[in-house]
Parts: sequence; structure tokens; C-alpha cells
Amino acid sequence: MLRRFAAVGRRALLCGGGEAQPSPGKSWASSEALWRRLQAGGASVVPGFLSEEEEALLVAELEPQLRRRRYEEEHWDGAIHKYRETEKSHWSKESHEILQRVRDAALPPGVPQLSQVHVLDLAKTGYIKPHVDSVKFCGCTIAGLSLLSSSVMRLVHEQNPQDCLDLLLERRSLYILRGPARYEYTHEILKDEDSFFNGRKVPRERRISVICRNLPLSSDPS
Ligand SMILES: O=C(O)CCC(=O)C(=O)O
Ligand SMILES: [Fe+2]
Ligand SMILES: [Mn+2]
Repeated sequence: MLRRFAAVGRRALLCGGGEAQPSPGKSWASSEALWRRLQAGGASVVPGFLSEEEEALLVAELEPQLRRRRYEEEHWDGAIHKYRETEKSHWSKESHEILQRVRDAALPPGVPQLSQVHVLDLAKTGYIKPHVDSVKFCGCTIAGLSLLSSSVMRLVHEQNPQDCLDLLLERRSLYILRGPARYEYTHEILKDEDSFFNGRKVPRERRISVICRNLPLSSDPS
């Protein structure tokens, strides 16, 4: 089974959005102070991690596999809407090298990794509701590439929902969720109609994410 998280029922409070303004052009997060804290815990966003050529290469390799599937309305756990997905362990040499670069950049050395890469294709009208990836199936780090579309990822603290921020996930960026951002905050991908970052529309097109994860350790908090 592909799903790896416990969905969170409540809708996130409105946060970030047009109000908290980072220094113009400088930040990929809507709240500087909170983002600095989450970065200190190991979270990050790396814009332009992929070149256009690398993005095209990954999409070309994934497209035939994805096209065989139909978009599903809703996942059984209710978190993902209008999506299709696959898990892939065999890649071309070129793609393998890109994914190795992701693993080297994002996954801590010495921690076992899920060998299968999760590929999630969200339709233009697709979105992901707030959830925390299940500690049963996923370890300390989630590392995701965004292909074909930019999007806004919202992080909301599970205990203090006013503690929240939006991340701009540009097309070809890499995001890393680790530490508090991985365990204490839900993450979600906003639907097109809600997709704003600092008051600016971030149009949601079809988006493919390619996600590498660590395996859980028995010492992971749960
Ligand atoms: O598409 C993404 O980048 C996130 C996907 C996600 O949250 C998940 O599969 O658990
Ligand atoms: Fe997830
Ligand atoms: Mn996730």
C-alpha cells in the first residue's frame, strides 16, 4: 500500500497568506522567524535544485507509467484528491544520478532509506489535505522534488495551529522536511484557488512530485 500517513481531519487555520511579508524576493517562507526555527531543525527548500533538462528527463521517464493510470478522486485515507501515484525502484542511469543527488543532499548519512521512490501526480485540480506522514512507514526525513508546477506547501503545528507558515515550492525545487517540520507540523499542498504566496497567485498546474524518504527507526518519536 502506498499511503504512509495519518490524515488530520481539521482544516488548517488560514495562515501566512498576504499578511506576514518576508523581505522581498529573499525568502521561500511566509514567516521568517518560524522558518528559521524549522530550518535549524533540518527543514529546507532549495529552489532550482533541478535544471530544466533534468526535469524533462524525469518527466519523460515517468509519463508512460503514469499515463496508464487514471486520476483518482480521493485516496482511501481522504488526504489526497485528484491524483495518481506509483512507487518506482528502477530508474534510468541518468535519473538514478539525479535521485542520488537528492539522497546525498537531503537524507542524513547512515540512516536506512526507502529504496522505492514515491511518485505523486496531482491534477491541476488536485490537492493534499493536512497530514503528518506516518511514523510507521516513514523515518526522519521527507525529500521532495516538484516537477511541472510550482505550489504552496502549508505547515501547521498540530498542537498550536496559529503556529503556521507557507512555503513556496517552485517548479524544480527540492524541499526537505525533517525535525519539527516533519513530526510536529502537518503539511499540505494548497488547491489552485487557495494557491497564494505573500498575496501573489501561484498558479497550480498539473504537478508531479518525486519523493525520497528514510525508513523509520525504532528510536523515531511516535
Ligand atoms: O507531493 C508532495 O510533495 C507531498 C506528498 C505528501 O505529502 C505525501 O505523499 O505524503
Ligand atoms: Fe504525506
Ligand atoms: Mn508528505
